[in-house]
Amino acid sequence: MIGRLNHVAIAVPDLAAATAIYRDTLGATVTEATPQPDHGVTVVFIELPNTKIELLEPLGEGSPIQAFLDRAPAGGIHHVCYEVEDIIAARDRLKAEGARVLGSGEPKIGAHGKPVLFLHPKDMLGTLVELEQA
Ligand SMILES: CC[C@@H](C(=O)O)C(=O)SCCNC(=O)CCNC(=O)[C@H](O)C(C)(C)COP(=O)(O)OP(=O)(O)OC[C@H]1O[C@@H](n2cnc3c(N)ncnc32)[C@H](O)[C@@H]1OP(=O)(O)O
Ligand SMILES: [Co+2]
Repeated sequence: MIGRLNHVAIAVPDLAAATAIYRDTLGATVTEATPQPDHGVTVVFIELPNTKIELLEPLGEGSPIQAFLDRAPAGGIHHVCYEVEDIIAARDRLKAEGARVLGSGEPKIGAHGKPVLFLHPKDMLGTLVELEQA
């Protein structure tokens, strides 16, 4: 069911400093910082030949990544994102398998303008999983 690895997300306390490490130290191509108020984060993508790294900084009150950063103040790998052809079919299959779909259970529009869903890390080997419709 899952297809390409779309991105690996890293939660960071300081997006500008994290972007500088990827751009200046590692020599990667980086995008502009983009606020995503519906998701409570500001995002920068690092464009690699075979996938992307998504840098996430908390935005506003109640950001879903704030508790993660409270536990890991220096930052760390927050989630992996896999592409699926049909996100509703994927959601329904995963729910039938017992996986918990976070939030309302309805897809939201993600950073690439496509529907996304999240699966509880306790059901996915301790890793938060995002699904994005390809
Ligand atoms: C920019 C848009 C989009 C895109 O297009 O790419 C994005 O990526 S948005 C990214 C941010 N949005 C989200 O993460 C939405 C989904 N996340 C959530 O709903 C919450 O973060 C969460 C997964 C429910 C966790 O909530 P939180 O309040 O931080 O923690 P809990 O206390 O409920 O945690 C329970 C349990 O799970 C462990 N945990 C939490 N987060 C992670 C994680 N990222 N990876 C692995 N494990 C995680 C946490 O440690 C707790 O464990 P125990 O202490 O053992 O119970
Ligand atoms: Co993501």
